[in-house]
Amino acid sequence: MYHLLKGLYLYATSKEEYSILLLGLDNAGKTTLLERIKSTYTPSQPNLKTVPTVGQNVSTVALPPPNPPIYLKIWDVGGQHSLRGLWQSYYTSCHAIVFVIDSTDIGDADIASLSDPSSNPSPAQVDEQYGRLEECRAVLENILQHSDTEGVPLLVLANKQDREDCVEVVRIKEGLVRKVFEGSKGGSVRDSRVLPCSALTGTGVEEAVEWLCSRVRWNKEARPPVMR
Ligand SMILES: Nc1nc2c(ncn2[C@@H]2O[C@H](COP(=O)(O)OP(=O)(O)OP(=O)(O)O)[C@@H](O)[C@H]2O)c(=O)[nH]1
Ligand SMILES: [Mg+2]
Repeated sequence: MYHLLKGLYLYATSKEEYSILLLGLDNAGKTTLLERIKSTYTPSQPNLKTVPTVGQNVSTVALPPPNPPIYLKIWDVGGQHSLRGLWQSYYTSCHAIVFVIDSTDIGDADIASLSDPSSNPSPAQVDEQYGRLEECRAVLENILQHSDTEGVPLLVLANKQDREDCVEVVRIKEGLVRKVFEGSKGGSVRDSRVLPCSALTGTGVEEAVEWLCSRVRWNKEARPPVMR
């Protein structure tokens, strides 16, 4: 009887926990985003003076009502080139991936123009014209094509929208994300969304978290939550 009651009590009081993986090039704004999410859902001051992440940061936030009573365990991993090989070890246990893009460092966000044979720009011109667009495309494609991310919901965040020199979210969606998805078999079989945000000011962060909550719950038969 004791064990039955204890089991019922644990069942009634436990909450679902989902792991969210923040990925993206170095300097995209992942750690800033993690700080912003923490301060949005827990009474704390965000530490917005970030340094490049070597390794990982992790925080768990409980979403308050009217959100569903769940925990999000958010993993922020370093985006520097030498650290990207570690990302795949997080894929099997994550419930959603957030790919953060620096919207000021991807030129005009049109990957079709990268392969235009009529232009033959010098490396300096490439940097100026396209920023890190090609690198961003290749890294996103790599994530989508990895077998361990199959079916995992993907949120692409066009970050740094507070800056005047940012590219609009619609251009990032049409010129970059849609085209990467079209060229990758992993794109069509998952929930995905492209949203604008500023991790620095907080604009768009709640919308992003709400989308994540709804999608991980939708996908819970394929990737069940941990009960806590
Ligand atoms: N203007 C603006 N700056 C931002 C925003 N988000 C991040 N930054 C700045 O971008 C720089 C890099 O931010 P981080 O959060 O450290 O970037 P990261 O993706 O964690 O980088 P790694 O740890 O190297 O992978 C910092 O100077 C941030 O203040 C934003 O929304 N707007
Ligand atoms: Mg970081």
